[in-house]
Amino acid sequence: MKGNLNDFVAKFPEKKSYFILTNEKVRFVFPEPGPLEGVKSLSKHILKMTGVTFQYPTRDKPTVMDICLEVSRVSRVAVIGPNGAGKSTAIKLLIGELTPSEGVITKHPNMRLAYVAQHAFFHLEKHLNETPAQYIMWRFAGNEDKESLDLLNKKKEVDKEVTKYFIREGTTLCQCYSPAEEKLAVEPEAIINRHEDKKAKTKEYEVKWRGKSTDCNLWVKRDVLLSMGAEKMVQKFDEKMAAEAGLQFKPLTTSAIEKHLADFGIDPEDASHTLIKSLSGGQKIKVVMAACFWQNPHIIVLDEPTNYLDRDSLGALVQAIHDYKGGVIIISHNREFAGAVCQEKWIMDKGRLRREGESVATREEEEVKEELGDKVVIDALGNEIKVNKQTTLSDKEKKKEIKRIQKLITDGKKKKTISEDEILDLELKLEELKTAP
Ligand SMILES: Nc1ncnc2c1ncn2[C@@H]1O[C@H](COP(=O)(O)OP(=O)(O)OP(=O)(O)O)[C@@H](O)[C@H]1O
Repeated sequence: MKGNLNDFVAKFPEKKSYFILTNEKVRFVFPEPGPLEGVKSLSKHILKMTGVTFQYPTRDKPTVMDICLEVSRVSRVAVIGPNGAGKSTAIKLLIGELTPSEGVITKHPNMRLAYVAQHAFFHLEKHLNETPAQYIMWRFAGNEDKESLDLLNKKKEVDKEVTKYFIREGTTLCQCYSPAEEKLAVEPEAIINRHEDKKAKTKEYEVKWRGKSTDCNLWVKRDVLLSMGAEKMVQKFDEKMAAEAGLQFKPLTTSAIEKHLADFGIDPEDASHTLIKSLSGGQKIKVVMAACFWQNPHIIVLDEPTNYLDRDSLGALVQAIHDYKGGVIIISHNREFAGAVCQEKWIMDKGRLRREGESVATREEEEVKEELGDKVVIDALGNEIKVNKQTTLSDKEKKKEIKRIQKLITDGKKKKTISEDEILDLELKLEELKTAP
């Protein structure tokens, strides 16, 4: 139906979503994310927040509190709420720009996420004298997203206690238990490769050690590497591998970039011959969106995408989101737009999140459930594995809980009763316990 959306809404109030139809001169085509290794079902949650609280260092109380949410590749979520409610803060935590003061964020290691920030033009500020094609060429050279790496580098490392390891007889990595062993402790310098240890259902990374030749490289399990304090290195390598997987059939050439930009309404003439500084506000947003989609993301987060887009482009955006084969999270004050594309609403109010509307993801496969108080992970055999919610534990209780979770992981891997996601959840919980003050 063409015409005014409000008329349509008034005419068909029972409809859950509406399309703002475009004159079809403007059309956006979002690229297909392609498969995600190890996750067949599109409705499986691949990004999760559990009990996340965050306080800015300059504030005397938390800005967001106890947030729990999940995202899958079929999610269509609108984040709404008054100014200052904490929407952008919650999203910055979700994408990893901020680190939670409490709680856990779990992300599938091969997932690609794109974020179009509210003030999206900042992406282009340093590239005004380049063409859109040159900007994309620069940003993704070497199969890495320079802006995402920037984000990772800006992320403040929380001081964490690291576990020290030394290499025994040149082949075995062992935890240090004595000052003599600590003197031999090794430090990861770089990750060279990654493979899946199918039996143990975890990833292993080939590590080059600082001050040692490549002959001393060893394959190290993900949880061990994380406990050594190499979280950023692991995340960076995972992102690189995920990016490479998404770009297998997409060369970084002028013609491929022109085609990609055309899918976002930038014609080849503007793509290769117009400087970014000469583009209109609407065109700049399209360039930023196109760039964010270059790596074929599985999840996209759009913070106030409607600014600068005219009505036809908005209609095209609604249609493209509808057709997109990945998950979408939108922060928008534009209720008409948000209502047209999202069935699920995350309502932020004074730092707390409430859900409304129907989640597109069916929960049938969801084996991880949350209960008030304690967290319960259901293993593949339907057994409940209780993970105590983080409360203030005494040192003795903490040690006991660490031992219990370590056993759950070891037994689960051995008996193959828990999935990789659940292992990741437990490992994160372990990390949290080990680093808690
Ligand atoms: N870097 C920061 N340091 C301290 N306080 C901050 C910082 N960034 C945001 N805040 C505060 O956190 C609160 C929530 O801000 P946030 O931007 O998350 O809200 P929002 O719901 O996205 O608002 P809006 O709709 O206006 O974009 C506000 O009171 C804001 O002033």
